[in-house]
Amino acid sequence: MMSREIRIATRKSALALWQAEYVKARLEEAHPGLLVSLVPMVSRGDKLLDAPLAKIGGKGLFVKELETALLENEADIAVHSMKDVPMDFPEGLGLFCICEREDPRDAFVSNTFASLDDLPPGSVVGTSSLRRQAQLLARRPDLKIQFLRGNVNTRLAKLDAGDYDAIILAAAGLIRLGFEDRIRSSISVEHSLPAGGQGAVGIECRSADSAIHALLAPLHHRDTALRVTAERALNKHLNGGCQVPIACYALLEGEQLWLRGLVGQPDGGQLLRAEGRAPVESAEALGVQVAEQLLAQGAAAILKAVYGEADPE
Ligand SMILES: NCc1[nH]cc(CCC(=O)O)c1CC(=O)O
Repeated sequence: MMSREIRIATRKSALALWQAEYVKARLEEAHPGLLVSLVPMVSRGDKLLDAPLAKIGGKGLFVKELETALLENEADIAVHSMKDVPMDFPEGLGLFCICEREDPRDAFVSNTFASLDDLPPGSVVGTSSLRRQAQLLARRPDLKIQFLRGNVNTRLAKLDAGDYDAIILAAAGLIRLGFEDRIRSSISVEHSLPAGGQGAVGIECRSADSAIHALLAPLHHRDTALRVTAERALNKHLNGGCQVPIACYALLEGEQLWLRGLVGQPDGGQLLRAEGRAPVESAEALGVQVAEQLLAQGAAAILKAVYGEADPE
């Protein structure tokens, strides 16, 4: 028997609400007559918007409250940015749908300059992502990286207030919120390898809720799911939390996955890179294999130094 109603747990940020509305619209389109409602809630990550993520520590900063709502049957599905979803799920919950990926790249946003290469020496760039910082500084050691957190709208407002010469954001968030015209240039994945899952929206629900799984099936995008599976396996093998200098990006070449991974020192002094190819059936093994190559080059020491500075709980 099909459920007749689906309640979507979502954070209240503009991007989270956009993604929840997107899933709602797609569910209604796939299942005429289905009732879909939103259950907005505040996550711990949202309450701590002023602290550097690496210092807050703790995985799943943006998803725990939503998962509690699922477990207590106050909502049926939770919509997440895959980039923010931890590797492991609480007992009874799982990820049952990954939607088609938006542009996975990082975007260069500035009111003055057209691209990274245009920035004069010593320019101030806003980002709080160690992954972006490491790759930026490796290419441009002269740049000054300045702390920047908050929702997409807040970050754009801080740029407009004149605090930065440029900021780096995920292209996907800007595009979804209608700010595509703020992107001065998209940074190639060769220059800024994205975070695992960047640009993809995933749906979590109760593992036993087969009626909900059936309703979600039309929203699932196989190619995106295979790519994100390989990326997440790499993150998991490196024990990557939500804020570490780890990047990974998978592409499909026919029925073969090509996965690139990177671990960088936050100051850009060292960037470790590895890559591999495997048939789609081996997506997870590929993630582990590329992670192993990074470990063999010394990734553990870099990550340990970063975790050592963090102050979880
Ligand atoms: N960490 C916050 C976050 N989570 C997902 C996105 C962008 C959208 C996406 O990657 O799907 C962002 C903002 C950003 O990194 O600029």
